[in-house]
Amino acid sequence: MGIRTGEQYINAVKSRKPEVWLAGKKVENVFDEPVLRQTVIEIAKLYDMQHDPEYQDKITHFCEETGERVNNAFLIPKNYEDLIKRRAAFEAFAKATFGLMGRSPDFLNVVITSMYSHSSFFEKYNKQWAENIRRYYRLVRDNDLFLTHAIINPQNDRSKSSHEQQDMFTHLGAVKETPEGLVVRGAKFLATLAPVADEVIIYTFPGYKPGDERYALAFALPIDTPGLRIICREPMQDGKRPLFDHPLASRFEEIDALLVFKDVLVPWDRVFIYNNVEAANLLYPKTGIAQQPAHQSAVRGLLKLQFATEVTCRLADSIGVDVFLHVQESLGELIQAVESIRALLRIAEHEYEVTPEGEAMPNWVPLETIRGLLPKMYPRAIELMQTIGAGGLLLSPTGADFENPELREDIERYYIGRAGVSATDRVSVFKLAWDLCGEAFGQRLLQYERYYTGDPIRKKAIFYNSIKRQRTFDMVDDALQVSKLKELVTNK
Ligand SMILES: Cc1cc2nc3c(=O)[nH]c(=O)nc-3n(C[C@H](O)[C@H](O)[C@H](O)COP(=O)(O)OP(=O)(O)OC[C@H]3O[C@@H](n4cnc5c(N)ncnc54)[C@H](O)[C@@H]3O)c2cc1C
Ligand SMILES: Nc1c(O)cccc1C(=O)O
Repeated sequence: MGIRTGEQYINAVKSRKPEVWLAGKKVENVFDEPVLRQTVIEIAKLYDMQHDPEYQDKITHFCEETGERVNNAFLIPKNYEDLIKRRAAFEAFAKATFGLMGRSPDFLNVVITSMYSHSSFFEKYNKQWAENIRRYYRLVRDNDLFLTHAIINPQNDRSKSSHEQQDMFTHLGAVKETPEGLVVRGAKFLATLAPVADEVIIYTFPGYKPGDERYALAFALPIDTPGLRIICREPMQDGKRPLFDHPLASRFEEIDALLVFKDVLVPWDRVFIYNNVEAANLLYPKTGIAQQPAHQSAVRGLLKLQFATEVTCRLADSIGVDVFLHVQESLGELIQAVESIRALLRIAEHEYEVTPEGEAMPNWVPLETIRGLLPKMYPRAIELMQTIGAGGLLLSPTGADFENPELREDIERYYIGRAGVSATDRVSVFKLAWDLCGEAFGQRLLQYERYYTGDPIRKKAIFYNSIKRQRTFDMVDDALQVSKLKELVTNK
């Protein structure tokens, strides 16, 4: 089949009945649920872009194996040109969502592609696992599937490993083997967009200890597999808030969920890792999934930071506060933050690395630097937006106020901006800003940037330790050498 249309994706959503719980109620039909409907529509638009002549050649290519058109996220990059083709696909999806949907389909499609291209990793442990991942990649690519993932154990007692938790099956683990497959029980989090995905993939982040064998698992299942329960977090909107009042929250709600597996059967051909702590711990660092999806995250994160910056600049301009020196300094800081990330991304692509198998990956050091900086730069952008918008952020009238003839004159007069900025223009920009920096929707976006890639503190420590292994900090010796020479000269 190759690239799907938005309609095909929506039909797939309509055709199944995953067990989704939202605000204490079971969702009968995902597409008819107001909280989820617009999310499905926004994702459908991304699928439609693949058929749009404006984008098609930029974001898709013909698969060598099948001859069908597939998204560039399924490309195994071999050189700089391939990385740029892939970036074009990430960029198109990120622009369409202002970088606000981190888990758009391209993210996990890159993860699966990278696991496929590193199938030798799985082969080392079990031939069947390698075959399974290869078949699964083809299934996802050829049907253009949309995946959610849950790779973290629920936050119960982080001071203990999985097998030391109070209940043996709080963390998702294998219960028993059957001729048909593996029966799994317990919970995993934090599956963004789970209710609207086609499939779920479960895998592991490093940190498993001896004794954790039953939890050392990777597998994939259709999202409506019996026994899989999806418990959504409290939604950030009710699906009824007008576009004018919540231009972002009404469109880009990326619902997150806890996944509970109630003795779910995973067929053997869907198992990628089982009962192997070493494989579970090495999956992330050794299959390119720490590096290849980070390319998507960097492109998307750059767009999101740029969007927050543009909103803040426009906000400041709309009320004339950008004549003040400290506001200019703040806006300059934001633009420089965007440029720093853009430069790092370009370096990551230009100075790409090639694996022994010939796969190109963006350079890890600048890529990881982006992952280290964005969790600080994005919250800073939001803080500056709050500071510059100040009290006005809280005081926007609603679209209904605008429409009421009794109020209209007052609103046009008292919400007007600087010369040339009408009340509608000013309030519209403030509403964009409020969705980003005031609403619960915006707080989630901020928390996403802090944590989507794991704990930023431990990530940075891993980064330092890795750099320490690679570099010898020779300039220090050079400098000491010079001063030693000087010493020798002066002592003569
Ligand atoms: C909006 C959002 C969407 C997300 N989407 C997804 C998704 O789709 N799929 C997915 O799998 N995950 C997703 N994540 C989860 C993300 O991977 C985790 O949030 C991240 O890995 C951090 O884990 P945690 O939240 O359990 O925090 P914890 O690991 O519990 O950390 C909590 C605090 O304790 C400290 N801490 C905990 N353990 C240790 C330790 N061993 N050593 C030192 N300090 C420690 C941390 O520094 C931190 O301050 C998402 C997260 C967010 C916020
Ligand atoms: N956050 C990630 C994830 O959820 C899966 C794969 C990779 C990452 C990452 O950012 O490194």
